[in-house]
Amino acid sequence: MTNRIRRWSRALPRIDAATARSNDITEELKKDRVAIRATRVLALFGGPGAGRSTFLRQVKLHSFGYDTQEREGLGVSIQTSMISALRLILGSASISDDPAVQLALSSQEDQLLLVDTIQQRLAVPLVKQVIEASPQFQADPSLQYMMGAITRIMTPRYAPTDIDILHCKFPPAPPIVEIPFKPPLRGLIEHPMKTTVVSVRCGNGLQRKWLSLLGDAEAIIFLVDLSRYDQSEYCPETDEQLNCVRAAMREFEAICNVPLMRFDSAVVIFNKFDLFTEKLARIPFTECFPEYTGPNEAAAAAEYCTQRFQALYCVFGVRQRNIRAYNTNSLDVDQTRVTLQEIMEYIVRLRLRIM
Ligand SMILES: Nc1nc2c(ncn2[C@@H]2O[C@H](COP(=O)(O)OP(=O)(O)OP(=O)(O)O)[C@@H](O)[C@H]2O)c(=O)[nH]1
Ligand SMILES: [Mg+2]
Repeated sequence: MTNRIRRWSRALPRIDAATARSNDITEELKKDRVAIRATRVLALFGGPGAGRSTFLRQVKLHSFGYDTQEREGLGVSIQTSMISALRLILGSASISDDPAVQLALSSQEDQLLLVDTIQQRLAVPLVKQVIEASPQFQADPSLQYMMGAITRIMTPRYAPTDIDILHCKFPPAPPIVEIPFKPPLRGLIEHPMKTTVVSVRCGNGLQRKWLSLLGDAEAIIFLVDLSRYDQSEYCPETDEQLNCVRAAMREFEAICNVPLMRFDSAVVIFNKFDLFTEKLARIPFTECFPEYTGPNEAAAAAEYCTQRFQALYCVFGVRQRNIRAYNTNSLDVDQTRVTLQEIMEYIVRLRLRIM
């Protein structure tokens, strides 16, 4: 008996330490769980070029904004892409045999020399003419924008404006990006919580392997480039060329039907609405959607697309009702601010069940 007590009393400090460690771990787990629950995820999807990056920049502009250091970092990045664009244009267009230009082009280090030479010898309007005349370059509106602002952009310690950030080219982003978001809410009071937007590039079914990580996302925001209603893309799953908007519908349906994905709500954004409106005047909507019987007007055609998407929002074959659609031009700061507010109010009202 005495021996047993002695053994126990020797073991006690060890047991105490183990219990304390175990309690610590439990506390850490609790904290982690709270942290996980305290982060709301909005999953943003969009096919290549639909405008995810531009939309994400708007999300950042309208929540935490860009500080001076970030702007300077982006400035360097914009300058670098401008230099590569200039090299590409001058190299392939062979618009000048001027030895000074050739020298500046061949110099890898001296970027300012290149810009100076362009400004002095070639003059920016000439570069602009080349862009406008060459189909290879005119398809890139960000290049046109950067050329228009070349003098301002190529100054030392250049800090881009909000409009620059939206219009300029950056190095390609990885297929999945996460950014913190402070939702703009007017008058709606709710428990403050960290929100992040996770942006995933769709296409070729590849993104679906990310979906298991987004199983508890609160809402899906699905970006569609509506201005591509007259174009088609290759669809590897069925080995066919498919109209881009129809391909987006198919992708949306597939994502909503992935097991484990349980969004409370879905938001479809018809992006590049400005380009869509412009194009409709040249190419009637019925040319690509013969089943459409409404007028050839942007709002009516978008409403028709909304109905098509609404019909596709099903889970286990059951139609879901919490879906809204918005028409946007992601390059327009004021319009996107309002759209973001409306989207977040919609999502939060659903969450608080005050619809
Ligand atoms: N006119 C117009 N242009 C837009 C709009 N949204 C995006 N763009 C332009 O479309 C191009 C592609 O936009 P991004 O935001 O880079 O598209 P993305 O989806 O991130 O593309 P990837 O990352 O390459 O898949 C850029 O030149 C944008 O400036 C819009 O609403 N209207
Ligand atoms: Mg992008």
